[in-house]
Amino acid sequence: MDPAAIDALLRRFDQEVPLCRRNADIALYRDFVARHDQLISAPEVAKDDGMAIRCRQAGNRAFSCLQFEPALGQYNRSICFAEPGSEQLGLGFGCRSALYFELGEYEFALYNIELAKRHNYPEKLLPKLLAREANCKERIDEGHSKGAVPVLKLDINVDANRCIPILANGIDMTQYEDMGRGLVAVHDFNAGDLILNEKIELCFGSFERSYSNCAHCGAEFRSSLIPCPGCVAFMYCGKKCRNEDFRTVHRFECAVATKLSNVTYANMLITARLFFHGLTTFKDNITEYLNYCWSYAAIGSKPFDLDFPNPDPLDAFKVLHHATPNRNRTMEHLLKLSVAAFQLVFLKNPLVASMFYTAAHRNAMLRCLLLHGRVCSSLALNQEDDRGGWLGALSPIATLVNHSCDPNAAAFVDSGTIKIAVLRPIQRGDQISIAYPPVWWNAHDGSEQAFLCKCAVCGPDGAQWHEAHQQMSPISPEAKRELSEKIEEQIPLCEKFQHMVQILARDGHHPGEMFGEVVKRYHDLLAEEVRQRSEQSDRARLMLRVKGDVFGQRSG
Ligand SMILES: C[S@@+](CC[C@H](N)C(=O)[O-])C[C@H]1O[C@@H](n2cnc3c(N)ncnc32)[C@H](O)[C@@H]1O
Repeated sequence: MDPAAIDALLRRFDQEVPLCRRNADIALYRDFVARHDQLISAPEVAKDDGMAIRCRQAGNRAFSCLQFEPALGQYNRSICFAEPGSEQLGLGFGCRSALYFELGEYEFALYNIELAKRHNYPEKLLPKLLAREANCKERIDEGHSKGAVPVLKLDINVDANRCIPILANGIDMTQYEDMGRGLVAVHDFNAGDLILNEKIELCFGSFERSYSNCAHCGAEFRSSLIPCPGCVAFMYCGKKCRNEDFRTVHRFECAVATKLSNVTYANMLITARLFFHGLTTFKDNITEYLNYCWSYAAIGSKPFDLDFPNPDPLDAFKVLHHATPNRNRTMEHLLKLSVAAFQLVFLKNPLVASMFYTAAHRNAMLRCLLLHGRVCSSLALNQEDDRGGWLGALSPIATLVNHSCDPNAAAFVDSGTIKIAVLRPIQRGDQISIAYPPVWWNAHDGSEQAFLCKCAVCGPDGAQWHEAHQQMSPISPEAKRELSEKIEEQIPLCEKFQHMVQILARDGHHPGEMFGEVVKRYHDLLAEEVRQRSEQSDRARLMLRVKGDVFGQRSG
């Protein structure tokens, strides 16, 4: 994979195309990309046992130096590169089980032992694997599990909306003059309220996440990822996600996965994913689909009218398609180049080429891809991680939430869902806001975003916000006493910070520095709680598969 290919294409564009022709019609970009096919068209990297062995050996070296994260990454790569039916697959799973055993993750180790046994693990090494299996069971029996009791998933913890059970009651969609659609509170909410728990409609992680996240639900699920049998860049948390992804989108990507990774910036592939996801919802009827996309571009939609909790995929697609996107000049240039490169690459897939075989279809495909690119760069909720990867997710309600540098809520992508939790008290009439990149009160000129930020900190009323911030009075003695009592209390840390936010807010301490610090810490603790719960239910889920015949049906 060569992510530098798209950079080379951009540089060549700058050299060859005069500045004044930037943002010309997409046809110019298409012709430019076609002339420079050689810059981006690398041969497809196929499954390769030799590569699987090298990755596994690199994983073993990292493991022996106790570098578990890099070791896991290499083992996952090894599993993804192993040729179907080869013993390299079993060996990769076996190594992953050894790593989890070392980490005291006995359920994850057991699950990988099971995968190894089912995927040609070599006979001669089997006694070692079986000994590890016995050890895992013994450790679990001795009470060394990190927690595999099924946990209640974090869910709406206030009254739910009767028609939209994934959303709290008392939240409406409204139109804001300078931000477009947004969510507004119809009654008060408090810190700790979980107000949205929505299934992700579509997601894509950047290729840095290929070996750590499920390509379908986005869950960070490194313990049990299974490979796509056809390519070396997509892995899944189980057969269910793998099959669903292939049916809806991946059948278009699989044959050109390497080329796609060469032309994908950050999480931009979500653009093409939305296009092909839409095509699937239109049952592959190209003419109907292209006509629809074209006729209904940028028409306001009504996400609240969907039939929740499981809206019809076609209706959900239409809602996502009907957004009014941003038109940021710099982004538009990058988008046009990416979209033209995507089209060129996708048409190298015989399936796509045979479906879009007329010049008119191809032209309409290009323009629809651009349309979807604009929608995605406006709507997708992006989560960046400290390993340099990105995860972008789309769903009808969560993508309505606007950004603020002084957010009152936070969104968490969690195993195929987007959850929104309230960070500080929200009063009736307040807009519900999250921080897209985690910023806290650091007003900026909007340059980091595709739009000019008009939030309470940066927007036209910013002066008022800053004045209030400057003139914050000291914390009252009563609030001080309450805070110190709270600090002493023996309750979970996350709950403690939730109470502290409430005390400070009641004391009128927003937007004081201390308030900001406490909210930020509360946000981080909540994120950690979401992660831990997710891990615990993964353990429970995998144990169920190991124990029951469910294994044969649902896992790889
Ligand atoms: C995830 S969508 C939110 C829903 C969007 N308002 C709509 O009508 O579809 C993100 C887009 O909303 C707008 N937006 C969100 N927060 C904003 C802010 N603080 N200032 C200006 N525009 C904002 C931008 O156009 C941004 O690309």
